[in-house]
Amino acid sequence: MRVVIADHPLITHKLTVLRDKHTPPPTFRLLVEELMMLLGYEATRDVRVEAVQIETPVAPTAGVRLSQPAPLIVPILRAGLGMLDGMVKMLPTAEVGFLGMKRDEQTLQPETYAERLPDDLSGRQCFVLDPMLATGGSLAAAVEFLFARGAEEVTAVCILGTPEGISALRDQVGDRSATLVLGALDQGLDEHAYIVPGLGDAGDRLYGTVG
Ligand SMILES: O=P(O)(O)OC[C@H]1O[C@H](OP(=O)(O)OP(=O)(O)O)[C@H](O)[C@@H]1O
Ligand SMILES: O=c1cc[nH]c(=O)[nH]1
Ligand SMILES: [Mg+2]
Repeated sequence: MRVVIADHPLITHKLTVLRDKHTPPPTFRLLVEELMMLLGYEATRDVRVEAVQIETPVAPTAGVRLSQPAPLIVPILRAGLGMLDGMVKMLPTAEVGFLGMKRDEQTLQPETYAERLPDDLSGRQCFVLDPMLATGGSLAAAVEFLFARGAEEVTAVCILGTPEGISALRDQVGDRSATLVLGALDQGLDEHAYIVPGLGDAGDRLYGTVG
């Protein structure tokens, strides 16, 4: 599995405001979308394109357009939903599938409570969105779901990750084709398996605490 950790002052600047516990939900939501667009540039580096001929007002020229089948974007509910608009702006012709997952805070095991994906993902490039890669359990389960449906390549985009999460995802992926793009690699996990220094519970900061 290829791991790309963004190293850009604008990303670090936006991440600093995102992490700040005083940042209110409206600003937090805006920053998650903006960070997704910046990370999307890196995540789509190998998006499949095909050659096209066009004419500018001055001369004919060669260009590219996104290939078919269109890429599939899969936000992991809830928190991944905050990244969806940013990614759709980068890939307007992509299709969108949904996975709803909740980590059991006692066992730390992910529970899948919703799924709306094509049955057959053969030959598809898939982009999975979740701001937080903590133990890696949720993202590993999501990526396995997509490979089990035939996905050829999976790119996961997370705003923050940990060494533990990378290692769990790498074990799950094995020798299949996957890339992980991170906004930052944090120190690790606290005793509740929260990312340190992290930003707290991303879903709660986006949408409020629902218990
Ligand atoms: O790497 P892991 O240890 O599995 O933890 C990360 C998961 O936890 C968070 O979701 P959460 O379960 O809080 O659901 P939510 O998005 O509804 O808040 C986060 O968005 C990831 O999906
Ligand atoms: O730090 C963490 C860990 C899991 N889920 C979150 O939203 N934040
Ligand atoms: Mg949460």
